[in-house]
Amino acid sequence: MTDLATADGVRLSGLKVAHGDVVALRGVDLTVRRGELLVVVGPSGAGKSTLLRAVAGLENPCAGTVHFGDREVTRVRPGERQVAMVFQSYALFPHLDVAANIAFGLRARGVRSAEARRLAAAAATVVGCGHLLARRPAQLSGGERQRVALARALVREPKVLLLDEPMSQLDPQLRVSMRAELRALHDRVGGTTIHVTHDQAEAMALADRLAVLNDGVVVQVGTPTQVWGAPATDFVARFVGALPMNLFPADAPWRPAGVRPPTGGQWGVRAEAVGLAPAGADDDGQAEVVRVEPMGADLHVHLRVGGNPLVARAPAGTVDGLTGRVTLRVDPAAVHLFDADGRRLP
Ligand SMILES: Nc1ncnc2c1ncn2[C@@H]1O[C@H](COP(=O)(O)OP(=O)(O)OP(=O)(O)O)[C@@H](O)[C@H]1O
Repeated sequence: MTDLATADGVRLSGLKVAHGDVVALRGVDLTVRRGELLVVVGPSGAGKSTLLRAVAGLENPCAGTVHFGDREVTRVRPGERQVAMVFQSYALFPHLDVAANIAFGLRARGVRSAEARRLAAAAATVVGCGHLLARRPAQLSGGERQRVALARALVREPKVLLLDEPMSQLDPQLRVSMRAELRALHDRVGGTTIHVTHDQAEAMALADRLAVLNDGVVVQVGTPTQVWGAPATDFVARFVGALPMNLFPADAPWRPAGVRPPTGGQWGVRAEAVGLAPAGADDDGQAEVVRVEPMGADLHVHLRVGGNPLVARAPAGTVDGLTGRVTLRVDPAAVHLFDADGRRLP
């Protein structure tokens, strides 16, 4: 299995990739540390798959470089990069059994049949599908197929493991348990992993660090806590988190006392930091409850204040019976400020 002795860090510098007229990556700078699990998030079309494919050697960059450790691999062919990629579709061979699917890449590299089967069985055991070696893909559940695809990637002892939405086909409960297993597997085998996902909870739960990609550019890199707690731009503030940050233009009719957004800029507050209380007679922080969504442990309370929408997140039971008008309580220390270009102010 991959371990830190063989894993490489990855460094992308000024990487540009175009698909014909469409520029998918516009100068990406990104360092993935050796042994790190980095999760790439971003909206559809941001360039996430293109970034993974460029690391794998499946794209031909028009500018910039890719390094694995100290070695530049920008023009190195995919087969010589020692990367393994798990695709959304898993891309298993339907006519081969699990053992042969996992061993396929080894056989293609000239590893003898008995040795390839032994290594395949060992990799299958690591990801928890050692009992499925004789089955065909059609006889496996979605979660089992995902394990086989992972085993097939790991058996090649990649220097870098690339995961392109590997859990998107699983149902929500299975995703939660598989993501915990994936994290445990990463911690056990080490290795450098770049994981792409659309799932915010998966990204936050799995990542050592998050990289937020928008329109072909990395806009922020940091731990999930850093990115959620101090988004670098208004885009990141809206994009990262189970709920988008509430953002208001600087000239919105209401803002918490003491908050001074820059001209043309915005102020923002997370739904978790909006407190609700029964409406007081002379309170200027009055909002109208539009809709309450019960989410189990939490409530999402949709409001309007001074014509602007706002969502508050409150533990179930704490705001029962709140309808009509309520008073907002926002601690100025929980307010984020963004300038007219959307950049965070300290
Ligand atoms: N083979 C291709 N030919 C032309 N344009 C492409 C090709 N592949 C990707 N693109 C374009 O490049 C941009 C980035 O695509 P990419 O698949 O990397 O985005 P993504 O962030 O992975 O999106 P998604 O989350 O929807 O999978 C998009 O505008 C897409 O339409």
